[in-house]
Amino acid sequence: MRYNADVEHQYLEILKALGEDPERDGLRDTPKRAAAAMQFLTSGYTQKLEDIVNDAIFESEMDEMVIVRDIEMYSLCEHHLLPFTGRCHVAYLPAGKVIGLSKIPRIVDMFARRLQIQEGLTRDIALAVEQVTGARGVGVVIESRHMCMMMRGVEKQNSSMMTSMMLGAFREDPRTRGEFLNLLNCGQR
Ligand SMILES: Nc1nc2c(ncn2[C@@H]2O[C@H](COP(=O)(O)OP(=O)(O)OP(=O)(O)O)[C@@H](O)[C@H]2O)c(=O)[nH]1
Ligand SMILES: [Zn+2]
Repeated sequence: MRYNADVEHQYLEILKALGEDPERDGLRDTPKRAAAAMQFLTSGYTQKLEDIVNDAIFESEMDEMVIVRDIEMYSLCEHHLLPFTGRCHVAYLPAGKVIGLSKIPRIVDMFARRLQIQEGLTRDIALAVEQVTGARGVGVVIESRHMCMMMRGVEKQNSSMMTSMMLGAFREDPRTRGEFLNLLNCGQR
């Protein structure tokens, strides 16, 4: 279990400040566990795009739209440090190169495991896919539910947030964007 001792110490202080007894049985290892969990949930800060992609970029004549849909996503909002979770859909129009299929969810995870707002996450994923594939266009849509809006605050259980980022042909050509959004709707369960 990898964790940062400073973070462990701060969690101990938080438990005390909340009026808990950090020495009681159930809590004794909690600062350590929480620090390790937080380290994992923010591990995207220490990852590099080139390591994630690992040269899995292949030359290809294929120039039709590629979509990877329903990538499950778990992140933390930077305002409350509470989870937001949902699905991410990524599409691109290859320009001589395609990317290894698994690398797209890996890119999503790398950015999701940082603190941010959903809009920034959507943008970061789109820019990264554009950068590594040199695609003619990239489209990213994220649908997710924010615990900070459900468990606390305004306490709305049924609303979800949708964000999109369209680059290149997805931004300039309404037919390309329409094809992407139509294909997403077709596949809705
Ligand atoms: N745009 C955007 N807002 C977010 C995201 N995650 C959380 N928020 C919002 O960030 C805002 C922070 O507002 P504040 O008024 O500073 O904080 P707050 O008093 O805790 O707000 P409430 O959640 O309304 O109780 C809230 O409206 C949250 O719903 C996100 O990914 N994108
Ligand atoms: Zn929040």
